Amino acid sequence: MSSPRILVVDDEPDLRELLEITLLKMGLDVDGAATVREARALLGQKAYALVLTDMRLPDGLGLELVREVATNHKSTPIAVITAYGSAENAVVALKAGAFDYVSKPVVLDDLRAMVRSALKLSDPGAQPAAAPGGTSRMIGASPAMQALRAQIARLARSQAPIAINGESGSGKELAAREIHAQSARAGKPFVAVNCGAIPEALMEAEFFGYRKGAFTGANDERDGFFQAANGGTLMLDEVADLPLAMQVKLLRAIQERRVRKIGATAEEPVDVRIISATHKDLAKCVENGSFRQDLFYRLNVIELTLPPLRERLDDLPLLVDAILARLAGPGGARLGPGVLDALRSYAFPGNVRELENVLERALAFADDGVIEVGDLLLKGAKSGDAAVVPQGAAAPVAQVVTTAPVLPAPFAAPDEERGAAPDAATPPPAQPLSADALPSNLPDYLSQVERDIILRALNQTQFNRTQAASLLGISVRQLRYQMQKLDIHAPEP
Ligand SMILES: Nc1ncnc2c1ncn2[C@@H]1O[C@H](COP(=O)(O)OP(=O)(O)OP(=O)(O)O)[C@@H](O)[C@H]1O
Repeated sequence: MSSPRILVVDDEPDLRELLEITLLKMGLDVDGAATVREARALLGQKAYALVLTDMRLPDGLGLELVREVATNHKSTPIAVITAYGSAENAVVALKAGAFDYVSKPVVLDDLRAMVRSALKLSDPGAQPAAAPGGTSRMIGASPAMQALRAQIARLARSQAPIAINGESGSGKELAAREIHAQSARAGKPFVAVNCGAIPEALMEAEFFGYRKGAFTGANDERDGFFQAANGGTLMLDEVADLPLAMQVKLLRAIQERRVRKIGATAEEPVDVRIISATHKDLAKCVENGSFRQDLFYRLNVIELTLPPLRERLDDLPLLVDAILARLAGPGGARLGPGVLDALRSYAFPGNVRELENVLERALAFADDGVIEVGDLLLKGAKSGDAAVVPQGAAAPVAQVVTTAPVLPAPFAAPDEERGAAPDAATPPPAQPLSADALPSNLPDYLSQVERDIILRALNQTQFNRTQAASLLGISVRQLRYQMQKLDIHAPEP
C-alpha cells in the first residue's frame, strides 16, 4: 500500500524543503508547489491526504486554496501556515474551512502532531465509528436535529474552535461530547469545565496547573485543565462567566498553544481543541464590556446553535421513549392517555434536562409504571408559563446525572445535579428591617436575603433546580453558582 501523499505549497524554497524533509521522515509521500497555480494543477491530478499551504503566495492567497479544497476536495483536510502573530489570518482560514494551522517559525513537533491528526481524518479505517444515521446519543429526528447532526459530523473533521449557543439544558455539552467522539481526538480526554463555578482566585491554577511550592498549600505539582485535556477537547462551559483577567490569560494560551504552570519558568506545549458554550449572548457581552473582543473572535470561529426543545416538539416521543427506557428499563414505563399532548403544550424552559426531570418525578408518582397527566405536575404550565408545582408535594428530587467529567467536581462538569436542601447549619432567615433601620453588614445581610429567597424557590419546587431557576428568572447555571456561593448544599440522594 502506498503512503499517504501530502501537498506542500510554499514559495520559500528553504521552508518548503524543511517541511518536505520532515514529512518524508514521517514516512509520507510529498509533492511541493510554489504557487497557487501549481497547487491547483497537482490537486487536479492526484488525491492528497493533506494539503499544507502558506497564506501568502506569489500569485494569490493560500485562502483561495483553502476555499477550493474545502469545496471541491471535501475529504482532503487543508492546513495553513500563518505568519508569527497573525492570529487573525488563522481565524479567517479556519472559518473558510481550514482544518488547522501552524504558525511560523514552524515548530516541527507541532507540525508532526497536526499532520498525524489530519491523517487520522483522511483514513476511513481510523475513523471512530459513528452510529448509523449520525450521532448516537443526540436523540431526535426533527429537521432541526438532522441539520444539527450533519453539522456536528462536519465540525468533527476540523480543529477549529467552536462556540455553542443554546438555552440551558438544550444539549450543549452533549453536542460538544459528540463532536469530540466523532473527531480524530476521540481516543483522548474530553474535559468539561464550568467556568462559572471556579472561584476567581483559583482560576489560573485550575486552568494551567502549578508547581510544587508555587504558593502556600501547593504541596504537589498539579496539572491544570489544559494539560488534562492534552490531545483532546477542552469544553469551556458558561464561558461568559470568566473574569476579564482570566480572559487575557486564556486568549494567550489558545493563541500560543502553550501554557505555563504557576511557579514554572518554562511554558509547555498543549494541543487542545476548544469548544466553548454559553446560554448568554456573547456578542452582547462584548458590547457591554464584560467579554473581550479578541477572545470572542478567537472562540467564535464556528458557531453551533442548539434549538430549544419547544422548537422541535416532534422529537418529544423519541426523547420520552429513550428517557423512560433509561429510567425504568425497556418497557418499564408507559404514558397514559393525553400525556404526550400535555408535554407538547408545555414550554420546557429547562429543555431536555427539564423533560428528564419531569419524567423522573412522574415515574415516582406513577402506578405500575403508567404515567398519567396528573403525575407530570405541569398544572397551569402552558407554553410560555413557568412550571407550577403544588407546594408540599413529596416528590423525590433525584435528577438525571449527566456523563461524568474527566476532572473531579466542583470545577469540572457540574454533574452533581441533585436536589438541594438547607443543611443543619443553615443560618436563620434574615430579619426584616424596619423602614429606617440599617443592616450592620450590608453584604452579609444581602447574602442572607438571597439565600432565603433561593431556599424558598427550591422548597416550592421540591428542589428542582430547573423550575426554581425559572421561578426566579435566572438560569440554572446562575442558580447553581449562587447555591455554591451561598453554601446551599445538596442533600444525600
Ligand atoms: N438531543 C438529545 N438527546 C438526548 N438527550 C439529550 C439531548 N439533548 C440534551 N439531552 C440531555 O439533556 C441533559 C442536558 O444536556 P446538556 O447538559 O448537554 O445541556 P446544556 O445545554 O449543556 O445545559 P447547561 O446550559 O445547563 O449547561 C443531559 O442529560 C443530556 O444528555
